[in-house]
Amino acid sequence: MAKKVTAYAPASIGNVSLGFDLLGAALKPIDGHCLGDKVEVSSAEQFSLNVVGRFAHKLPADPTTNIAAHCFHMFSAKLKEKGIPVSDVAMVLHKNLPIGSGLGSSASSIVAALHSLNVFFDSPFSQHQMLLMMGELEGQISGSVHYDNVAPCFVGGLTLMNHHGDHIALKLPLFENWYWVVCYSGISVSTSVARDILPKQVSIADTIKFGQQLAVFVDACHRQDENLAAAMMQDVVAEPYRKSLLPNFDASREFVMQNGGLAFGISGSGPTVFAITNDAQHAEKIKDWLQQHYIQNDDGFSHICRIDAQGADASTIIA
Ligand SMILES: Nc1ncnc2c1ncn2[C@@H]1O[C@H](COP(=O)(O)OP(=O)(O)O)[C@@H](O)[C@H]1O
Ligand SMILES: N[C@@H](CCOP(=O)(O)O)C(=O)O
Repeated sequence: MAKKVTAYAPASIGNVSLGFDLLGAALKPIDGHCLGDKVEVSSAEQFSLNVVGRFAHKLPADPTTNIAAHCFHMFSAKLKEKGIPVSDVAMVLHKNLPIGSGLGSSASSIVAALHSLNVFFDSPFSQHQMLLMMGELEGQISGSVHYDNVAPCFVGGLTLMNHHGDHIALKLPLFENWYWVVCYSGISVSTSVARDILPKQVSIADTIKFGQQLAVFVDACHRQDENLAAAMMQDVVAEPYRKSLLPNFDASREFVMQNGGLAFGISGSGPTVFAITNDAQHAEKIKDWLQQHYIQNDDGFSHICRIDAQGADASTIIA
């Protein structure tokens, strides 16, 4: 009997403005659009990776450089360490997210690949072990380990990273009435380049502001004080340096904040931006405006989303 596992992993917003490398959110478009990569895994005599989908052509043609192939090799090595025999598989990556978009594109491939492999091999690794592998693979791409895309993508929700103990991803209470409008401009910004342009030191004033904002935001989430939570969403670490890479960023913020927006910022390292509003009509108006004024080419798009509380999802077919 042949077994095939398919895993889906949603797009995500890294940083969420106020939590550089520490806060992330998984996204689910309200119109049912599939905003995330998928990976299929089935048995094979020899390992192979086939890449298909809207953004497949933007990846290097050599599949051995694809992070999904690195996932298989890391997964196999860790299984061997456990003394579990590893068989080869055929993988198909549906590359639905644009590369260098700020939507956690590499994280989505990593999570879909590792989740499909784990389910295919009957879940030998715990959620914690999986997250450690995901963080390490993400670090291979961006130059340093950060979990703010892989964690929400895998476990869902609005997640705060914790480097103490076995719970890397702490799920925060959500504002269920918030719409998250995301707009990808169509250009590519490399995460590792966008990290390299940041200063290596942060001033005492910014350190105090960063700590205060994150602490007050978490408290406001628990007390469901949406105005206070939104007021904390200001980026003192990355946005001042990264926004120069994003044409029309300031004009977009101005429009959003004058048209029902509660907050506006860069998604991950950009160029995608996000706006939060609690009103459906304002969400539509913001999406339309960003589509007309922020998008630069035919690759761009905009979606109104809710937070994806579930995260990665897998299904198995045995035929
Ligand atoms: N499956 C994959 N998905 C996305 N990027 C990949 C993948 N495999 C390899 N890469 C490479 O990783 C880098 C991703 O760049 P990055 O700026 O981190 O993208 P993103 O921020 O969208 O995750 C690119 O050089 C890309 O060619
Ligand atoms: N915390 C990271 C997030 C990068 O997200 P991506 O979607 O741009 O890969 C950073 O800001 O560098």
